[in-house]
Amino acid sequence: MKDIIMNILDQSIRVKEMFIKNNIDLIVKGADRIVISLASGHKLIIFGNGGSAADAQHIAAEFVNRFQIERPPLAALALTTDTSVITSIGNDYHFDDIFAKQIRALGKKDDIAIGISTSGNSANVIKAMEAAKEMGIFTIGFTGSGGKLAEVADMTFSVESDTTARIQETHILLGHTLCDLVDRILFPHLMK
Ligand SMILES: O=C(CO)[C@@H](O)[C@H](O)[C@H](O)[C@H](O)COP(=O)(O)O
Ligand SMILES: [Zn+2]
Repeated sequence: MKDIIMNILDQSIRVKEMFIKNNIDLIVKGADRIVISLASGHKLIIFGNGGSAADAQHIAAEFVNRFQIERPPLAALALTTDTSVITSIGNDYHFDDIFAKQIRALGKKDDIAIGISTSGNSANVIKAMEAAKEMGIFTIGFTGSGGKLAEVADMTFSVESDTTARIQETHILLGHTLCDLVDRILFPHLMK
């Protein structure tokens, strides 16, 4: 058991380290792009399934409430929280439409849509990204090493791993890193 735990830790560290080293410039670009949207009165819309639904909510909460400094709230919304909306779309139309329909209802040109899918193939995430692009919303994909999401998104963060859990752990590191950078760019005077 101890070997298994140490092996999980080693894998998690290795995947994260490789991701950050290979994507450091892209992460800065992603933070700059988010800053442009937020500073011009637009918002982040975040969505995914299962663990990635939790990640979407976690990241949205960091922006809306606060991250590591005291600063004004920032506009972010997870599309995974309203069970009435999700069940009615899933029940009356199709589960593949649960995010796309919310994007059409709530999204505005120049918002940012962040779709999270470790396989890169969840149809509801892909459909929402396509709907967002049609509306002039900038799309960012958090994904693994394969799948369609990378082909659809304007900007893609791909984690090189074939283990869903390791990919998710890296996505949350990415989400926290983006929050940290956005705070530093928007509120340099509030940084300690
Ligand atoms: O958290 C986990 C696995 O670690 C699961 O809940 C996982 O998120 C679900 O199976 C998702 O439906 C997988 O979707 P995706 O990441 O391939 O888009
Ligand atoms: Zn998980």
